[in-house]
Amino acid sequence: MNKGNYEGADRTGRPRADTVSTNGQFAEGSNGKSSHAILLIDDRAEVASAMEIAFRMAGHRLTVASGPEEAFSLLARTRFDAIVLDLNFTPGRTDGREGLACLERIMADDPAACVVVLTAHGGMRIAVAAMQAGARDFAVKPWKNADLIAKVEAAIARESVVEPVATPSPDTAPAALLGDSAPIERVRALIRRVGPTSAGVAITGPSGAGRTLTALSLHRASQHAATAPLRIDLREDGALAALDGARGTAILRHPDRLDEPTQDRLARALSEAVRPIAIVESIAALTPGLHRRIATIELAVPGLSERQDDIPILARHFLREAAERFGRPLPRLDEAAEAALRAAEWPDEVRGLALAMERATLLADGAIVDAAMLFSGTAAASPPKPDVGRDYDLERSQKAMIAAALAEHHHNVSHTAKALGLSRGALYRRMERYGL
Ligand SMILES: Nc1ncnc2c1ncn2[C@@H]1O[C@H](COP(=O)(O)OP(=O)(O)OP(=O)(O)O)[C@@H](O)[C@H]1O
Repeated sequence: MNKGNYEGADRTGRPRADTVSTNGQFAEGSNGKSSHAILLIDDRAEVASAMEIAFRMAGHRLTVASGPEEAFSLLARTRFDAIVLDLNFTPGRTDGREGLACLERIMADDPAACVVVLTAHGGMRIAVAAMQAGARDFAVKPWKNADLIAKVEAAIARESVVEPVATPSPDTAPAALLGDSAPIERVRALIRRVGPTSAGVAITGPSGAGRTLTALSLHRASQHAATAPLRIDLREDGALAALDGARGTAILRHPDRLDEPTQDRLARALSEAVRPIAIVESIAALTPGLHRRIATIELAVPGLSERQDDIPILARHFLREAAERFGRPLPRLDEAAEAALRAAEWPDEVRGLALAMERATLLADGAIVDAAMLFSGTAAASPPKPDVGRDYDLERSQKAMIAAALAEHHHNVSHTAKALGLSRGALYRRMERYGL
């Protein structure tokens, strides 16, 4: 997060949220100081609009996220020089726990993040906890906007002194794994624990579920984060030669596809200066020597069927990303579409979901994405299959069947109940039970 170290993008390759002038230099504020891109995470619209004006008058650009989900989606797409984080989102709460959890995740995703927290009056204990968790400064409510802006500017300036300027690489990890489910939390926790070590990590899981993103997240949490990782597809001719004299992170794809002698050659070619992160289909296919070198830790990325709660979060993120990329208005998922997405089968995992959301963004054109729009003309997903014969888990089958019927009847409970041969009350009870 060094200011001015890379034109138009940070070392993660993400575009900066602030403006870059036509000569490629960062724009300057009206007062001649550098203009910074700031993210405010605060659910209070009146605070946000007052801050937006104050930061703009000081020559900066403020982007507002009304809560953690929107903030993490923005942080995965855009780079900010500083983040101003309110520590309480739920009205009436002042214990700061929600904000501290958000801060911990921001710091885990990007240890160089520059965060200034806003704490409630008398919240010194929380402010201290936030500083221990990596915040650079804090402001206690009620603050004067001019003081807050000065604190943010000072925090950014301090950062560029503390952190040496690293040569940025657009190839360095964007690396923000989105999702709130327990399985993805476990992946994030493991990344935090083993990322900074030199241990070899073998990543397994279905293709398209985020194995490469997980590898990049590990790299980003490592001591080699400032340089681009070496990415080697071992199926290619002469791939091992890329390891001659190599240092830092090497992301290795398909080591398990090599024959045994070549796997052993690979194990020997991985010097101590290299930190291997491998994407592997079958750990069992590794020779003992290679297993020891690249799979000290096995990290299984869960498929979407194991973390359905993440599907709406990811879907909304990809809608925002696609709307930005195509310059189209942001569409909204209706309830039936959300239920259908959760219950659908995703053979291409997160990649398929992203594709479906790109299509939906173009088809909906700012309006509501309904269930019918989701599955027309794409092989990226199949609508939920009420296939009781094939799925022997009765609970899951029933849930899928109800979700499919609801989607088909545009969430009209009377029509859906009739189609399923249930009373409205019985359908409502089941919908509640399955969270539909
Ligand atoms: N948790 C996540 N949050 C945000 N984006 C994600 C997440 N998981 C996957 N993606 C996105 O989905 C797409 C597929 O992920 P990725 O390339 O990491 O999959 P993969 O398992 O490595 O697939 P393959 O091995 O087939 O290339 C990428 O665009 C990635 O950024």
